[in-house]
Parts: sequence; C-alpha cells; structure tokens
Amino acid sequence: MPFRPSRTLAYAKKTSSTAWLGRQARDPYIRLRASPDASALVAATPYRARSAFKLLEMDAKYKFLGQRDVVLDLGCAPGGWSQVVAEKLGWSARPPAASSPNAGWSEPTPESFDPLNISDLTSSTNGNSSTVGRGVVIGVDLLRMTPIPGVQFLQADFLAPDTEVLIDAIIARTCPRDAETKADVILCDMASNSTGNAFHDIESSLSICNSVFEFSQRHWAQSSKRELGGVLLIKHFVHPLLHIFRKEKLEPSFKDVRFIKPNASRTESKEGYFLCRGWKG
Ligand SMILES: C[S@@+](CC[C@H](N)C(=O)[O-])C[C@H]1O[C@@H](n2cnc3c(N)ncnc32)[C@H](O)[C@@H]1O
Repeated sequence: MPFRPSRTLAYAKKTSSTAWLGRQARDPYIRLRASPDASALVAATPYRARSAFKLLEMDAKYKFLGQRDVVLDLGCAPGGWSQVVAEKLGWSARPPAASSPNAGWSEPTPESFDPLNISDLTSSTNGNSSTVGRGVVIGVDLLRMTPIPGVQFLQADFLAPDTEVLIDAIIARTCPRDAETKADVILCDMASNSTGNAFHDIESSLSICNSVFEFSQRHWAQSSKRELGGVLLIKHFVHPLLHIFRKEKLEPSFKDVRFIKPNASRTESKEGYFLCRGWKG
C-alpha cells in the first residue's frame, strides 16, 4: 500500500515549507541576488552562497583580510567565502558580468580538478592571465566544490587526523615565495547538519571550535613573530559553553577577541562569529 502522510504530518510539512518560502521572500540577501534592480555587479556575478555577504560585512568593518597572503577557509563549500577572499587577493573569482568582454568565462567543473594537483591553481582561471592574484586560499570541505581561481581545494574531513598533514603540505607548496609557510588568516564557517536537538548542536559547535583552535595553536606554534599577527574567524552557536570557550581559550591567546553577529546572518539563527586578532601564542 502506498505511503500516505497523516493529516498532521501533511499539515506540518505544508506549514514548514510555507514558513521557509516566506523567510526566503523576506530575506534581503536572497532578494538582492534575484532582483533585476540590484547593482549590475552583484546581480550579474552573484556569489555562490549568501554567506559571502556575512564575510564581506565583517571585513568591511574590521579589515582583517587586507595585506594577507595565505588564507585557510575551513568548511568552504559551496565557495562564497573563498570567492570573497580570492578577490581580495586579486583573483577574479566570480564569473564576469554578461556584458563584459570576458563573458566567455566559465567555472571549471569539479571533474576536471585534482585537489592535490598544486599546479592547477592558475589553470582554473581558464587561461585568463589577468585574473592571477598575489596570494592563495586553501579551502577544505567534506563536500566537493567547483574550482575557483586562486583557491586550492582539499576535499577532506577537517576533523580526521591526516587532514592537518595535507593542509600543511598544500600550504608549503602553494605559498607565495616570500611568505612564511603558514596561514595568515584561518576562517572557519564549518557547521555540521543541525539535528534539531539543541544539546547535540551545541556540543558539535563546541567540538568544532575546540578542534579549530587546537589546530591554530599547532599551526602557529613554530611561526616567527608576524607584524599583523594571526587572525582566526570562527563560527559558533551562541551558548554559555561557547562563552566559556572564548574566555578560557581565545582571550588568553589573542590580543583582541570580539563577538560579531553580522546583519546578513538571520536574526532567528543562533550563529555568531568570534573574530580573534593578534595571535599571542
Ligand atoms: C555553512 S557551510 C559553509 C559555507 C561557506 N562559507 C560558503 O561561503 O560557501 C558549512 C560547510 O562546512 C562543511 N563541514 C562541516 N563539517 C566539516 C568537516 N568536519 N570537515 C570539513 N568540512 C565540514 C559542510 O560540508 C559545509 O559545506
């Protein structure tokens, strides 16, 4: 006998999708991407994810991406943040507007991309030499990501023990010649799928934050004093346990730690970001 949802289930599904549609319709960032009245650049060359607007907003205020050469983007797929950072490093990381002379640009397919083929970094610009930037983004995600010029992508579980070795190897081989073989900025927008169980989601956020912090500690442990200091931007779910993490781990290790809730982040979402600047060790 075919499955028929109960009335209650059908009603719940209908109301939740109606709520989702309503939220999408009200979302100014979704509207911006879809609107024909939006600025020509944004409308014609959209970022891959609305989260790009969160990073743009945070960097516009705190300017932590400028003058950096090596940026690690943890949980990078589908690539909105990586596009933003690659552009800051001088790469053309979004397809050009339809009216531009480079409109033939097409995003390379994941199938044509070997994540550890370091020399592929510039070939993913489709031969357009004007797009070559000055630094490099290393993106890591469990999911595949369509290549972005200037972004070296590693498909891996960040929490797996071998991943750190792979990240270090990629940084060592792709770093600009005069840069230290360390990331200047570590970004983490990683989040596991929400289970709907608040306790489990908080535990998972705390575990990601701890892993990323410990990775940063090891990564910067041997690093010589850098003028600008290491920067760590880390997403988390707002909860007293994460506040303790800030007090006990982040604040003793960085000169400046602040909480940011970007306007581009939905108010009903529990997410927030810790921006940590000036790694003290
Ligand atoms: C909110 S999305 C990131 C969006 C991204 N910043 C952008 O602008 O496109 C979170 C990502 O974290 C990734 N993720 C979650 N756990 C991970 C893990 N253990 N290792 C690597 N990536 C992970 C997910 O696959 C997902 O793509």
